[in-house]
Amino acid sequence: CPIVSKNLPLLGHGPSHYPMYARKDKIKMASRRWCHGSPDNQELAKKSCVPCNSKDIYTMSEDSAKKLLEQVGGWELATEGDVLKLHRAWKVKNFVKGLEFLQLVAAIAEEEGHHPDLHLVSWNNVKIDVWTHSVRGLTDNDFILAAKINNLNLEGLLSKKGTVQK
Ligand SMILES: C[C@H](O)[C@H](O)[C@H]1CNC2=NC(N)=NC(=O)C2=N1
Repeated sequence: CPIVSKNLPLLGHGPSHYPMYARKDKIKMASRRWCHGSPDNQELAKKSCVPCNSKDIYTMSEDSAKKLLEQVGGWELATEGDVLKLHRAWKVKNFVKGLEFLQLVAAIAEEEGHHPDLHLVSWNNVKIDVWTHSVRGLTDNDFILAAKINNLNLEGLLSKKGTVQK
């Protein structure tokens, strides 16, 4: 997040875990507008996915997944059959905005060579599941992808009303 230069003293983290820096006599709270995720999310988002057909890619345990989940705000663990997945849902303004959202996600997936399951249901509900198909479970790739999705600027796409349909 382009919050402040690195040489400003970090005064700690605010209520939402956003870094707070001294800036002359004012506390500069990291602007929500620029920093969609926590610092941990940012660390993950800087990484790149590895090829899913690599022989060195293995699924992680549910405990490891629960620990990593803390770094990708808004996502939750889901199990389908015996496959552990990451799941997140958003309510979008309308069907077309939902498609725009999916296009943004598709661009990340193509760049990373790692693809989520994308759903646009009841015209304004986007649901995304992320898992590594080649090993039928969760790997670091999935958390990297989730962190990058968290960093998308969804300004103008999300509905301001209504509850999210999980
Ligand atoms: C060769 C490589 O395994 C495939 O091209 C990629 C494509 N995208 C993928 N995406 C996900 N989520 N899991 C995979 O196993 C996967 N495999």
